[in-house]
Parts: sequence; structure tokens; C-alpha cells
Amino acid sequence: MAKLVLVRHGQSLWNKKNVFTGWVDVPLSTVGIEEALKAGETLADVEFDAVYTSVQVRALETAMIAMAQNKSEKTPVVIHSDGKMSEWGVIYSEEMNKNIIPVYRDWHLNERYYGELQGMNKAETAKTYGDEQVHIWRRSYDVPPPNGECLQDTAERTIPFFKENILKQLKEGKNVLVSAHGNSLRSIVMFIEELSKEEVLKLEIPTGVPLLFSYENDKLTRE
Ligand SMILES: O=C(O)[C@H](O)COP(=O)(O)O
Repeated sequence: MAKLVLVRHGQSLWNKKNVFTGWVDVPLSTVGIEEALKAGETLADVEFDAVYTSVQVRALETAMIAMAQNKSEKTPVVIHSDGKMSEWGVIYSEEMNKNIIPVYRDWHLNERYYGELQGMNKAETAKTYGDEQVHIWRRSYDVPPPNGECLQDTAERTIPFFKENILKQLKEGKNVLVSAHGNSLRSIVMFIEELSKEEVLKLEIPTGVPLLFSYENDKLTRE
């Protein structure tokens, strides 16, 4: 039975300031580093075969901090796809491959692009546009924030990527860690758990808390 772990990056400096982040590349806060360390402790006994992250530093930091505590003591090595997925694969000698865990870094797992809201304080935005409008922008499936992506747009890039890469590894019996973002992970959980547009409104993914799924008979089940 293969394992899939999804983890949202630890608190970033802009999560701390309650600012819409999206594609702005903001690092972890001290709390975020502690959350990543804790996630790593929780996952220390899981023997991962592959790690996937977005290109954003907060997700990469979280994956690396967590993997540094893994009992396998393998070295996580970042592999950049440069958009050419077919070129991914075994790039080291068999001997080296035994000691490394590939960390695939790809923009398809990036946070939802928040458009004109990026850089704006969430509480102040709610004061200007109203709580309901801001909740719709933040949590609805198909209403995009001004000039940004709605969750459906995000899902259109994350789900094909998930199926072609991550699910493929799970089918081969590999254990996979995915370190990504609140909304890119919401779209993936929506797909795995077949949530409706209404159900996804309530789906919240906290920072730094690993979600564990087991893969058996072509089905992913949350543990
Ligand atoms: O991009 C952001 O601001 C956060 O990572 C996710 O924000 P949200 O909870 O407002 O969707």
C-alpha cells in the first residue's frame, strides 16, 4: 500500500501579516519553520520515494526542513523540470540513486494566482469589499478574484499534473510527499475526495499539518 502525504507549507511571513500572497515568493516565518520541523518529526518514519513541491520557496523550505528529519537519512535533491516533464527521471548512477530522494519542483503546484489581491491585507480587503465578497473570492470554486485564478482555474493545472506524475508514482507503489499551498492542495483534495462546489467552500487546509492518504485498489483514502 503506497502512501501520499500532502502538506501545506508552514506559516509564511505574509500569512503572519494576513496578506494575500498567491504567486509572490515569500519565505517561511519563524513559526513556519517550527511547523515544518514538527511536520518532519511526524513523518520521520515514512520512507518517501519522491517529493513534489511548487516553485515557491515557502513550499520548498517546508519540504527540505521536513525531509532533513527523515529516518531514511537520504539526501533530498531538487530536480527542476524546466517545463519538460519527459526529461525527468533517473539522472544519477544507481549507487547515488539509493542515497537520494528526488524533489520535483514544478509551477503546476504553485498557489492560486491571487491577481489584484496579492499584497493586500485580508482584513482590510474585507472592510472595503465586505466579508461575503472576500469569502467568495477566497473559497468559491468558480468566482475568480480580480484578474486572478479561481479554484477551478487552479484545478485545471494541478489535477492533470497530479494524475500524470504523483498518481503515477503511487500506482507504482511509491510513497510520495507533496509540499504545496492552501489552494493548490484544496483543488487536489477536492479531486481525491470528490467534493462538490458547495463542499469545497468549507475546506480549509492548515499550515504545516500533514494529511495522510493510503493508496490501494486505485483509491486514495484519508487516514
Ligand atoms: O495566497 C495566500 O494568501 C494564502 O496562501 C492562501 O490564502 P487564502 O487562505 O486567502 O486562500
